[in-house]
This record gives sequence, C-alpha cells and structure tokens, in this order.
Amino acid sequence: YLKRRTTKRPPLPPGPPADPFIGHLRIMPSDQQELVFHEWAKTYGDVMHLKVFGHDIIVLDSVQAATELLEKRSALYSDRPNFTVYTTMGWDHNVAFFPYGRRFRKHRKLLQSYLSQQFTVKFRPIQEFNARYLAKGLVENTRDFKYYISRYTISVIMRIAYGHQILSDDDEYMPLVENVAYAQNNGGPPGGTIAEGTAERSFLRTQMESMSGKDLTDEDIQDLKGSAGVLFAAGFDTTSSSLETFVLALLHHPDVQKRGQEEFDRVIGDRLPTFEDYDALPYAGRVTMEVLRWHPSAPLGVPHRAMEDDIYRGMFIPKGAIIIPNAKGMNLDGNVYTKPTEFNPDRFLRKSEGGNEEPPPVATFGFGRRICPGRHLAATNLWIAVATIFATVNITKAKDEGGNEITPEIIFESGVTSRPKAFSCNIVPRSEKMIRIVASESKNPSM
Ligand code: HEM
Repeated sequence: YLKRRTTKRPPLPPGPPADPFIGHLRIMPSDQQELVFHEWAKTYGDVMHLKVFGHDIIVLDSVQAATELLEKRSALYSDRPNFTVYTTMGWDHNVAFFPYGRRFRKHRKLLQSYLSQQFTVKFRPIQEFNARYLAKGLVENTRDFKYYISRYTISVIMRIAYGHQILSDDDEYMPLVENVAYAQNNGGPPGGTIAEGTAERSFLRTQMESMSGKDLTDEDIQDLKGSAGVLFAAGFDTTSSSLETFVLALLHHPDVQKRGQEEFDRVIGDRLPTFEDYDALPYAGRVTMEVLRWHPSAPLGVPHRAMEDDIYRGMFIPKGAIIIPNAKGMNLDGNVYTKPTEFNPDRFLRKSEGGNEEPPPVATFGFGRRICPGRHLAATNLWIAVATIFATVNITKAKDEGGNEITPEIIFESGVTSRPKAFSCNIVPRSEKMIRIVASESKNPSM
C-alpha cells in the first residue's frame, strides 16, 4: 500500500468539467479561443488541462508559468505537435512547425544569426526607405490603407530575404501578398538572380556565400530555400496585422495620435524620422509596445509539445501534451497590467514619470528555444512605421452616407495569426509641407 501511494502520479492541472470519452470537445470554443481560455483560467488557474480527441492540452495563462516551463525547462518543452494541416498544405520546410531535432537546429541557426539584434541593425536603411514608401502610399491614398501596410511588410522581407526591392505596384512579386505558400515552397522568387550573383545582399546570398566551396547537398539547397521562405511566411502576416491593430487603436484614441504627432513636431518637424531618432521619440516606442501587448498577432502563440512526463507545482504534465501559451491571456493579466483591455502606452512609463512601470509584453514573441527569431526585425519594422505614420498623416474615423462617424468595433479575427476585423478609416496628409517632404524623401534607395 505504501509503495503504491508513493508512486502515485500527481493530479493533472485543473480544467472545466469534461464529458466521458470526448473530453472537452463539446465546450471547445471555435472562435476567440484566447479570450475564452483566459476567462476559464480565472476559475481553473494559469495552468489548465483540457482533453480533446484523446490529446492532452495544457493552456498556460501567465508569463510566470510559461517562463518556468518553456524557458527554464526548455530541454523538455521545445518540441512542436504534429501540424498535419500545414504539412499537407506543403509547408514542410517551415522551421516553425519542425519537431525539435537536428533539422530544426540547423534551420534555427541559419535564421537566428541573420536576425540577431546586432545583425538587424544593418537592415535599418531598408526599413527606413520602405517606411517612406509606405508614407508615400498613404499620402497618395488611392487604395485601401491595408494594401499599403501589406506592401510595406512584404517589401522589407523580400529585400532582406531575397535581395529584391519592390518599387512599384506592378512588381511581379506583389501577388505574393495572397500566396504565402508559394514563397514558402519555392524559396522565394529571385532565386535565379542569386545564382547569377546579381541580387543585393540578402539572407539567401549571405548563406550561399558562407557555404561556398562546400559541396551542397539537395537537403542543403532545400533548407536554404525553405528558411528564406519562412522569413516571408512568418514575418508578413504577423507584422501587417500589428500595423492594422495600430490604426484601429488610433481611431479609438485620437489623443494617442495627437501626442505622437506633437512629439514628432517638437523633436524633428521638417524631415522624416530615422532610427537615429529612436531615443528622442520615446512616445512612438511606447505606442509600438502597447500595440504588441494590446493584441498580439499570434494570440495563442505557436503550440509547444512536452517531450517527457513532468511535474509542475505538484501537477502532472504528460509526455506528448500540447502546450498552448496564451499570449493574449498573459497580456491581459490583471495582476500585471492595470485596466488591461485599455490601450494605454503610458503604462510602461516609470512611476516617477506618471506611469505604472508595467513590463513589456514578452509573451507576444513566445518563449524558450522557440522564441520568435524575427522579434528584433518585427519590433523595429513596427517602430519606424509608427513613427513615420505619426509624422506624415492624420487618421480619422470614416463617415457613413449621412456624414456620421463610423466607430469600428474592437474585434479581432480568430486564427493562428489574428488581425482586426475589416474596418475603414480616413487617411489624409498632415500638411502640404509634409506632402513635399514625403515626395522628396521616398525616392529610390541607395542601400
Ligand atoms: C509582430 C510580429 C511578430 C509576432 C507577434 C511573432 C510571433 C511569433 C510567435 C509567438 C512565435 C512562436 C514562438 C514560440 O513557439 O514560443 C513565432 C515564431 C517564429 N517567428 Fe515570429 N513573430 C513576428 C514576426 C516575425 C518576423 C518578422 C519573422 C522573420 C522575418 C518571424 C519569424 C519567426 C520564425 C521563423 C518562427 C519559428 C521559430 C521556431 O519554431 O523555432 N516572426 N513568432
């Protein structure tokens, strides 16, 4: 009896009541899962167990639990579940879905060195130019603002991954906006130019050069193409949806736009911002951080998988369990953020400066050995776009036929990546002077 007691397995983490056999299938939300999980966590705790189709699912709803498991015990939690849907869609070269192992480490190493904080400083001229090109689009305003946002994020990635700068709407690669899977599987369009040695410096070219002299295997070539395609697939949607979230937040908070514009006028005024101005434009920095907190564009992160049985805070986590880090839930944690649903960039300010000293939203970019390798690029892409938008245009609510302002709902689509539900707005240049500045500073790049 004593032996049986000591070897008894601790209980699974708590969770909502389940049905026999089918577990939580019936109550699994099909929409806004992140918000429903966050509500459940208020009753069952920040480590919650669900069971669906025989699979154990552990939802983590606090940064503390996610850090302790996915970072401190990363040797046990860096695997991915089997993403059958994505692999049957042909996304099998995407490192984001690789199980933990040799091929994962190889891809991750390639990406990590190219996207490190230090290395991404080299991309600044590319980001600055493309932010100006974004402003040019918004000032001309002949298409929906979402088009210009997508063109911006695609252009930066195309240039960094493949060495190709998009300079016109007729660019043959613009259809990639609609066809991420194509880029993923074909290693990006300008592959030919790389072989010919004419492409600008880029991820593909750098990796090819570092391997020159070696005999490249088919797997090496596939891996190079695959990881360049991953930059596109993982970086495009996430960044453009965050910029849409920024526009949505401005419509609800004209005061935020006003303060961003006042900061720009006071500090810079008669030219467009560059990364040299980063420290001088702290409000733009806080707004960027609040966008990433308010609605993380991958609200449930990307699931990890437990590689062994584990025990955490006296709860049993079975081998094979799917671990879901609920980034949105963590960013709405009322123990960490005051009035968490409010968009308030000043929450990050020091108390002595009138803020709450609340921490940056680390959950947005995930955890441990799987943390987003593109996070430095993403954060700087967002910052330069935010600062340039403050500098150049006024964004206000659209009006209906009767001249009444339309206030868009704060509601986000469900999915692995999530953007605001479609909404419209008015975008006009801030002044004649700004139109001239944008025209003269968005000329072809010398990068
Ligand atoms: C706002 C923009 C972005 C957000 C919110 C975001 C978020 C995330 C998250 C939550 C993960 C999963 C982390 C985990 O498993 O714990 C991830 C993985 C990844 N991200 Fe990002 N990301 C963004 C932009 C980018 C960019 C710009 C790139 C590259 C150009 C990129 C490349 C990747 C890759 C390759 C992975 C897979 C990493 C792995 O499985 O080891 N991301 N991202």
